[in-house]
Amino acid sequence: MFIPTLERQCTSEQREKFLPLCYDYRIIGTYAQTELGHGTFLRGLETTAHYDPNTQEFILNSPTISSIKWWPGALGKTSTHAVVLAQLYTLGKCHGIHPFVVQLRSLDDHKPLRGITVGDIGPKMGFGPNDNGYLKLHKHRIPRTNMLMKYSQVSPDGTYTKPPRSTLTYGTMTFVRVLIVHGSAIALAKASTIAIRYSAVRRQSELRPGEPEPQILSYPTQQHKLFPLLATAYAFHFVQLAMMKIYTDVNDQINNSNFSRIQELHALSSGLKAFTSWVTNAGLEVCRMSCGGHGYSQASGFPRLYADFTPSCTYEGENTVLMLQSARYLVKCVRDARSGKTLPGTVSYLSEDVSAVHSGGSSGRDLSNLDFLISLYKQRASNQVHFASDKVDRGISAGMDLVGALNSASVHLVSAAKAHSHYFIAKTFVESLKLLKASSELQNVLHQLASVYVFEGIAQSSGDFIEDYILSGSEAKTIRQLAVDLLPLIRVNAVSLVDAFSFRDEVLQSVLGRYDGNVYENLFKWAQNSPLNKTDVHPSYHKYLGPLLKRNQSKL
Ligand SMILES: CCCCCCCC/C=C\CCCCCCCC(=O)SCCNC(=O)CCNC(=O)[C@H](O)C(C)(C)COP(=O)(O)OP(=O)(O)OC[C@H]1O[C@@H](n2cnc3c(N)ncnc32)[C@H](O)[C@@H]1OP(=O)(O)O
Ligand SMILES: Cc1cc2nc3c(=O)[nH]c(=O)nc-3n(C[C@H](O)[C@H](O)[C@H](O)COP(=O)(O)OP(=O)(O)OC[C@H]3O[C@@H](n4cnc5c(N)ncnc54)[C@H](O)[C@@H]3O)c2cc1C
Repeated sequence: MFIPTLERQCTSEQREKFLPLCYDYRIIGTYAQTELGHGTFLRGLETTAHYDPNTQEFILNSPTISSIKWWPGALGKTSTHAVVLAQLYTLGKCHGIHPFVVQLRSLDDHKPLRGITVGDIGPKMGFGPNDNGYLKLHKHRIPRTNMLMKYSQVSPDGTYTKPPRSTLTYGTMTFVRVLIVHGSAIALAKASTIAIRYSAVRRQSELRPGEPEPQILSYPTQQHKLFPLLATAYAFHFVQLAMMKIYTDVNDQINNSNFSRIQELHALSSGLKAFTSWVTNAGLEVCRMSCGGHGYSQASGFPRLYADFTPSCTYEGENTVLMLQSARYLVKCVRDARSGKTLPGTVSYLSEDVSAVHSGGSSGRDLSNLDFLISLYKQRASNQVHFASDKVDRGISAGMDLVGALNSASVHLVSAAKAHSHYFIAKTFVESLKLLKASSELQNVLHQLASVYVFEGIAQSSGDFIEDYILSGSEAKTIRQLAVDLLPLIRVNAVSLVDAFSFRDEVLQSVLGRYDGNVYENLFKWAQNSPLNKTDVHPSYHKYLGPLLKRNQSKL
């Protein structure tokens, strides 16, 4: 995050000064924004940067215990520099959060500089090798030119020039949220690879006396656990491609001072980061548990995969908060549509009247047609967004201010943002396959994946579709059955579909997911390396177990 922030927020002179140092690994940096007392509420950050026109320096301080920077990756022991987000004060006025480059450690002996106290925040659930750290600043001075001044400036006499958009400071977070969508796709693909390969190797239970124990991948319940998640990994692959394309297009516009789509990008990236990381987080656990006891071993790769992925739901914007950000924009779009404004691409459906198109219950609708089902996802999203938006309007009519009305409707706003994200993902998956240049056999297999993703997505949220009369109960039941009917067809290609991710064994880090499937020999070999097996009789025997047993034996 250090380098992307410099790339996006530096003037050209600052780029020339800082970026070569980063690219050549002459300095190592981190992004120090979060504090002990604030992670989500950026305007509440307390670190200060007071401008001293006499020396043309900023004086940085952590004025309170809650202002200590806390969590930034590699801050504790590794980084020599940081981008520090602080409240800018100049000529006695506060101008809000701005980014500053701060050297933390000497480039000679790596010791912290004067006014800098840094350290590791202690063991975490995962990311063991990463020294997430703390930073306490005490009257630490940096040159004026260390404030990143692409968008806002402080002149030598302390005069402040404000940015064209205050939220341009938040740009790096949007970029990393887009990366996390990719991270979700990768993590779920890894978990699917491990679980499906192992399920093809593992044989368990005798269905009928005398018959060989079947591969657990043959059980419909195992397929129902794993194949929708495999399809989701493919869906997220195509979504992260689409998301990155939108990000790149909007970022190019921003670089040409066209800020018209910055809100749409923020809302989409927030919703997709939250949606994909939540779904992946839950999916990793389903994959682990589908591997039985061996899934719980470190040898499976699941414990580390989960412990390292799960903070994706928290960092870079806590998921609930990001869903609310997305929903806030959707409410704004409903208002804009009602006042006749044209809505941008990813939200244009909110100005369509989707309610009349598909009233549930009419017979003869082709419930296996993906284009038709995507129109139902659209209707569900539109209904939920309008419902939540009407709740906000009713709150305001009842005398609340906008913030109060948004807060009181926030549970429904999160549901609406989830439905919006789900519609975008399902639509993107189906549309991406149409554009794919692939053999008819491959198209057929991928169509099976898209179908099980779309069917299962409705089955798992059928209440949404039935409550709004988008589907009748019997239609929902039919779609649920369509998903189950697809499972044996996907079974045929399941191992090939995970092999297609082509994770090397060294990357997958899983004995269960080995490409050669030679699990048992390698589990036994892996166990030999357990530290406890260094000696046949563990030293603790002589201190504890031995005396205990001997004492009790003497009583016999
Ligand atoms: C190559 C492939 C690789 C694949 C593999 C990769 C895998 C992994 C990838 C990567 C590794 C990950 C490593 C990262 C580790 C963690 C890093 C960190 O955690 S860094 C800290 C993150 N911290 C947050 O995210 C704070 C969250 N809080 C906020 O953003 C704000 O406080 C927020 C949005 C919650 C509230 O902002 P307000 O206090 O200014 O208030 P309001 O009124 O809500 O916003 C004002 C206006 O600004 C807009 N806005 C807010 N944020 C925006 C943004 N980012 N862009 C554009 N507009 C934004 C809003 O839409 C609103 O607009 P209107 O007034 O309605 O028009
Ligand atoms: C592994 C890891 C790495 C990290 N790396 C970095 C880094 O490199 N740099 C950095 O600056 N930070 C980093 N962070 C910090 C991270 O960005 C924050 O933890 C994150 O932004 C969430 O903020 P918080 O911890 O204050 O949670 P809080 O915001 O306190 O969230 C706690 C609860 O409050 C709820 N909540 C908060 N606000 C609202 C609201 N407005 N409406 C409804 N509910 C709300 C949330 O939904 C959540 O349930 C990292 C964190 C982790 C775990």
